[in-house]
Amino acid sequence: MSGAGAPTVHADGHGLRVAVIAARWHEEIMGGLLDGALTALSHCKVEDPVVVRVPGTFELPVAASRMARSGCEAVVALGVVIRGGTPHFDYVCSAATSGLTQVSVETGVPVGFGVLTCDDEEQAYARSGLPGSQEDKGYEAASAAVSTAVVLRDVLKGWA
Ligand SMILES: Nc1c(NC[C@H](O)[C@H](O)[C@H](O)CO)[nH]c(=O)[nH]c1=O
Ligand SMILES: CC(=O)[C@@H](O)COP(=O)(O)O
Repeated sequence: MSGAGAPTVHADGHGLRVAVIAARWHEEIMGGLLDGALTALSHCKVEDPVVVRVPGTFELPVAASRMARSGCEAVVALGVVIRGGTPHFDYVCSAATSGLTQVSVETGVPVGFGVLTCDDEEQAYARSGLPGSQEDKGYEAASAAVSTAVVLRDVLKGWA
């Protein structure tokens, strides 16, 4: 299941080294995102993806950076950020988004953006891939990361 408009591409990721970085906040919804991402990786024939758990979404970029700089060819970043009563939500989301973008651009390693930035639990659940949800952002993020890595690998083959 993917979101409205999301492409359903199953690139051949056989032999690709992939890491899934997953935060721990909102564990039920995180479980749905992680299941979705691992299902997508299986559909893309990725063997033995590495799963790295970090405390929160704010910690995703540093873990993504280390994995991308240690030989990973694609990274999937998963988190759930739900707005509270202060501007903290904005800072966590902004830091994670800019940090993950920086990792992908600086390393050339695709980073699938599987971070839910929601106003409430209902919005997050609807995008979790859990039973009754409408979208599976974990699946989408993993599929996008692998597809990008594969297309770049194929296009650049023999260029180096
Ligand atoms: N409120 C949420 C957080 N906050 C924690 C931060 O991500 C970070 O771990 C902390 O500031 C220590 O550095 N994290 C989430 O993933 N989701 C939230 O809703
Ligand atoms: C996104 C958050 O960090 C959030 O859970 C914090 O809640 P609050 O803004 O009420 O401290």
